[in-house]
Amino acid sequence: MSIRITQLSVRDIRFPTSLSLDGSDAMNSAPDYSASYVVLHTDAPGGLEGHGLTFTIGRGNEICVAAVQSLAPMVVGLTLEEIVADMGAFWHTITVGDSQLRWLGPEKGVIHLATAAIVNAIWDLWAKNEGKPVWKLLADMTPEQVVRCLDFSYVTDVLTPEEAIALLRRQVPGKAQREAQMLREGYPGYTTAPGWLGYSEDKMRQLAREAVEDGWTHIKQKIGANLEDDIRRATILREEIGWERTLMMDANQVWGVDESVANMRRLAAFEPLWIEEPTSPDDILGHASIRQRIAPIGVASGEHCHNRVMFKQMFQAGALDFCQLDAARLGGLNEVLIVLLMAAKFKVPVCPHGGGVGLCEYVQNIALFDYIAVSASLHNRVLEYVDHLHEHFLDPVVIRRGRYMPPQRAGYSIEMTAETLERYQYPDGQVWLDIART
Ligand SMILES: C[C@H](O)[C@@H](O)[C@@H](O)[C@H](O)C(=O)O
Ligand SMILES: [Mg+2]
Repeated sequence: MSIRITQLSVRDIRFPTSLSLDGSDAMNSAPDYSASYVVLHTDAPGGLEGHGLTFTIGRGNEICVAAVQSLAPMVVGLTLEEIVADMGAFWHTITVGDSQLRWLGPEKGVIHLATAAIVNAIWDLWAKNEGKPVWKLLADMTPEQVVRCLDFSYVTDVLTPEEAIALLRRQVPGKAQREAQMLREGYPGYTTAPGWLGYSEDKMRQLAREAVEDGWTHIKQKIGANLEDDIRRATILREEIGWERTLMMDANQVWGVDESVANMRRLAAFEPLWIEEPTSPDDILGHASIRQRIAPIGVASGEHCHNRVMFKQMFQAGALDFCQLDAARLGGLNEVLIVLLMAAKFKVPVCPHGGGVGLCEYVQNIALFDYIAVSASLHNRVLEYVDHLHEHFLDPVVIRRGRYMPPQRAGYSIEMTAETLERYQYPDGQVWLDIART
């Protein structure tokens, strides 16, 4: 029986995280973790819905909501059956089918963020209809079925559909065993929870101590506002986590290329595994140059890498040691899958970005699929974890001793509770009305 998308609704959801400086970094000093939140309504009996969101950090979320509204006619009226029969073609149509909307990107910025929310809502709908979490829906597909979900435009010079099928076929034999291992042990994570730049040194020390007690082996520090502060804070973190655990650093794009090299030479004493986003996310050759000059410290980037073409060039230029793709910065899961495959081809480990509301919920599905069916490796792979706002989800992430336990509930793990959607709607939800009054 076919399931028709009868309506798309989108809401502006914001959490006042800037009040406690959760999520703060050198570039984003006071973010309000926010979501352009999409629901695809259907005519299926029982009220089957697809949910998806795009992450923003507050002001401007209304622009993203408006972009979703502009794209809505491209999905309303379609059936789930016809979309999933050729997901690659569907994805191509939603990104280039309306050239007037494409002009706003193309495939970048607000229009691409909006595309991601809708595309991910379709994956949620599909997975719910199949009764599986997204990682399992993907893991159960044949290589040919996965590749049918992909749009290879602009990347066939490095990855053809045939090569993608070959990459996936290579890993078919161990899939069942790796899935069982993940269900047993979970996927290794790292925490950014102690690292936010707006936290006092005392709070950071306390949270680092708790992270060690909770079993985390990898911890990320925000740096980049002031080098002497960075050194002092790194000293505290090393005191708390020791040298047997791993420290990563994230500058959130504040430096130039030479400045990145100079600053990381000072911070090298703390033996960071990587420096994340040292400079402009668009500076592919700049990343490559930094990487050459600061080895063995790795270069990580990707949370602002807006499409597969950028990632393709990052890989071609040898600019990345770690690929930090984002579930909703790329145009949804279809484009994420292409990047996973290119990363596998270039042998770059993927450590997806989790620092935002709902991103941990999304990316656990991606990392699990990557391990089970694409890279088949955990070497140098850790999945980011941030500890706030999970209580707003129906199926929040489950962490055990620093590892993500695979979600079991059907869908893309991204559905928020009805109460949250009411209370945090901006500007008229109760939470925002109360803040406006004070
Ligand atoms: C504003 C956000 O919290 C960022 O600081 C965050 O996404 C961060 O870059 C991360 O790597 O988690
Ligand atoms: Mg980051």
